[in-house]
Amino acid sequence: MTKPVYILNGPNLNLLGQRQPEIYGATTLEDIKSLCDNHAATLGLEIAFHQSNHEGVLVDWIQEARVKGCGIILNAAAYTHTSVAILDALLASDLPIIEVHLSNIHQRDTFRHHSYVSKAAKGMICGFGAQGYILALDALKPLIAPSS
Ligand SMILES: O=C(O)[C@@H]1C=C(O)[C@@H](O)[C@H](O)C1
Repeated sequence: MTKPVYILNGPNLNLLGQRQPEIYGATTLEDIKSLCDNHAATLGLEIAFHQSNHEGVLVDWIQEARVKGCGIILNAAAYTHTSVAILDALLASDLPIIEVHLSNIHQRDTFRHHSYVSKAAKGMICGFGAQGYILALDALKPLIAPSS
């Protein structure tokens, strides 16, 4: 039984498709999950896909991934720019971590240019919308320990 890739999504991403589609796209989170499921299967990977509006719930999933997962793909959404708690949970893990953002955060408000998550991530993919999650799976695959 291979351990899954934890794909974790932060606050307001449950509103994708309705929320500022000019910035975040028209693809719903449910559709993104389906895209990830299908692409992960082509890579021989399974996923555990979650979303929460609550910082501590995201911390709990990161801690769960540390034991039960083989890697983390994280779009922490607004918590990207504020959460030391999420950063500390990521730093407590030895798993490979890929940071994802639907939008290009470096083209946006200045407060969105800083990411705490980046201090723990192998790399970041931003600005490619839903495709960013597919790119993150491709980037993560070679980083996953063979024993996972
Ligand atoms: O582009 C994204 O996926 C990120 C999503 C959010 O909800 C914002 O708070 C971030 O600043 C950007």
